[in-house]
Amino acid sequence: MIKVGIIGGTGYTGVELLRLLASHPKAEVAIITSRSEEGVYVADMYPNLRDYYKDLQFTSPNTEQLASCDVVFFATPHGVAHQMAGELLAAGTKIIDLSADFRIKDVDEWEKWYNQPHGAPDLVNEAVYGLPEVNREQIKSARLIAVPGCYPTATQLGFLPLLEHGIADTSQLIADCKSGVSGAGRSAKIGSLFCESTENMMAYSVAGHRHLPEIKQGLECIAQQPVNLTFVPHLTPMIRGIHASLYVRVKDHFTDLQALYESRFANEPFVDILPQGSHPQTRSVKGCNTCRIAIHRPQNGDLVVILSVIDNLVKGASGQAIQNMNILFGFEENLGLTNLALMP
Ligand SMILES: NC(=O)C1=CN([C@@H]2O[C@H](COP(=O)(O)OP(=O)(O)OC[C@H]3O[C@@H](n4cnc5c(N)ncnc54)[C@H](OP(=O)(O)O)[C@@H]3O)[C@@H](O)[C@H]2O)C=CC1
Ligand SMILES: CC(=O)N[C@@H](CCC(=O)OP(=O)(O)O)C(=O)O
Repeated sequence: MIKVGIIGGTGYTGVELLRLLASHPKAEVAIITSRSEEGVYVADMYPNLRDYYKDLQFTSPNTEQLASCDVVFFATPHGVAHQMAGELLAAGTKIIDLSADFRIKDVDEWEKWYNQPHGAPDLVNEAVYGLPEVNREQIKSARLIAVPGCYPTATQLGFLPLLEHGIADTSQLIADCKSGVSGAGRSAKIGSLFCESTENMMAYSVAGHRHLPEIKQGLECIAQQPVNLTFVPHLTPMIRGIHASLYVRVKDHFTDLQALYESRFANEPFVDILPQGSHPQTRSVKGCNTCRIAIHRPQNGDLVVILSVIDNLVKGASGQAIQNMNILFGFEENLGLTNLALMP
């Protein structure tokens, strides 16, 4: 049994880590932090967890105590892992960071998009980008894992086989993405209020979203060449879910794209290629760690449309973080992640 610490236990990704880890046979949550709810029992704040975390209380973050854990998850806003990662790593604790602190390799680029100085530039190079479908081998021996963002996960998995196979026209990729409101986190922002977000849909950050450099970096790494990407995120009136509609021209008319995708992901436990012509629904992944993908080639032309859906809090954050933990500790990759999606 490994000992787990979670920093940021009162946010959406923190409570999702608790929900998923409750059924994990080889990991036990020993420490969970919150500055605002210090002393409160987890079971009192989250009744859905009452039977599983009877004695667990929120404590304020303390690096010395957290260093007694085998692994610490950061489910915190950006900038927090920068401050605490060095000390934990020095104590031999592994880190799985759900924030964007270590996702972008170019420190200047990170500072530009996150609008603050980078707090731990010396750790950036050793951080492994935790997309198991691309970096499984590096994850096995990592000390510090940067879990991909929600939009970046759905987008990279969707484009992956075409880029690896070298048949995508990388001069113009388009990612038209929709997110549920929980993607914005739990701390109140006007746009997340029920009256503002329900019965409404809107694009945002069209001029440039902070996930743009992360997605671009990931796609370029897969394609091994520069990629031109237009990324348009939208807020949609659902609690969870990311729906990515991806557009790309292909240079080769003869490749069987369905077969290409099915064979690329045949051994991936959390990527499901739907039958030709399918339209994946976000509710088909609600609460589970699966990314479901469908490939379309309208009118048999050279413009391919890939549809990719995930749950932003599971494959887009906490589930993927646990998948990384399983790989890191040599566990079966699906431990704690076998629950099915909720329907309807
Ligand atoms: N929501 C989503 O769908 C996704 C989120 N992410 C990323 O995961 C991270 C967490 O997101 P989310 O759960 O939505 O965020 P929330 O805003 O819902 O929660 C943030 C948590 O961090 C704690 N916290 C805030 N500031 C600090 C600090 N300075 N030191 C220690 N703890 C702190 C808060 O508790 P308290 O203030 O009580 O200490 C709270 O528990 C973010 O970086 C986010 O960008 C990534 C992918 C998807
Ligand atoms: C709907 C919504 O607001 N989504 C968030 C992205 C999700 C997220 O938390 O991304 P990071 O992990 O990279 O911070 C946004 O657009 O900022």
